[in-house]
Amino acid sequence: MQIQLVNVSFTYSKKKKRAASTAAPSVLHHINLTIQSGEMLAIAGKSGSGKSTFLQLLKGFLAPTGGQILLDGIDPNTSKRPDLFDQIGYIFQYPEHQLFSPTVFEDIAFGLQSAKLTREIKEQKVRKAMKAVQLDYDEFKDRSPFELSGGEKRRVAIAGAVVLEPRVLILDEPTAGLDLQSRTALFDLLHQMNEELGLTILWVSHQLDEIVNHACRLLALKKGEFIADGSPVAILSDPAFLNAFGWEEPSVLIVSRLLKELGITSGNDRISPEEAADAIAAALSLHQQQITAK
Ligand SMILES: Nc1ncnc2c1ncn2[C@@H]1O[C@H](COP(=O)(O)OP(=O)(O)OP(=O)(O)O)[C@@H](O)[C@H]1O
Repeated sequence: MQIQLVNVSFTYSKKKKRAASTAAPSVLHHINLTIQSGEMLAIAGKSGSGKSTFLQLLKGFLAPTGGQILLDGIDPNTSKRPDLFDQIGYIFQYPEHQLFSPTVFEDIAFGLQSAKLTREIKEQKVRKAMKAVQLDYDEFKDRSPFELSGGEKRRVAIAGAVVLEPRVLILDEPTAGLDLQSRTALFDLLHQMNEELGLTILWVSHQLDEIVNHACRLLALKKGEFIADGSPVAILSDPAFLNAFGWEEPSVLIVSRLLKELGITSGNDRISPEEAADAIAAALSLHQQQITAK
């Protein structure tokens, strides 16, 4: 699905009447951008910059107060095609807080209720969604979602969105509160769904290393405007950009720069500190052998 924003602005309406001179401030201003099918796109920006508001506009929870959002060229807000928003899955921050059914199966199947499917078809769909998030059907289907680990709960919540077969998945800080192992596992999963199901994946992140490692494109939001849009490596190694946000260079880029300065080419901007340590140790050992040979 192609998502296009044409001159999109958004202002939250105020309940109380306000004087003309104190009109509600605009949260997003004149945004123009296109998201192509299959992108892995991260959105970053300080607290209050408008990230969640932007995501909610894409999902149709909010409608633009100016401009248009087009899904495959159609404006769902004005064309009587709000069903187009159903093709976008939305995963809130800490989605496990919204799990409520007694079993994993019922939780994942919840969104299918209105479709009046047979038990058999429902089961097929739940199986497929659980496979996509790598939860074994027989092992987990009857378990209570409340007794799972944090990473497993999050997988159940993602399966609840995936079961509706969306073409786009939006996640608001998907790795918040997860340990390193669960974060890595979650991104393995997102990459797999991106590749195998062709899902477009958009997520909000405050983790710059995560963005460099996993996003193909970064949108950086400042006070309601996207001030950078492009390669995460290029954007996050630009000192002027980092200064403007008060951000530190991501450690993964520092490591790659250090290797280049030492003349150790890894051929990879996304090398981990552990891989870098191995590369440096190997280079030092080679250097030592050369000295001994002389
Ligand atoms: N329901 C609302 N009514 C009025 N103003 C709102 C509402 N929700 C958000 N805002 C305001 O809109 C601006 C953008 O908020 P938003 O939640 O989109 O930012 P954010 O970048 O997602 O922040 P965070 O990283 O803290 O979640 C903020 O100034 C916020 O106070």
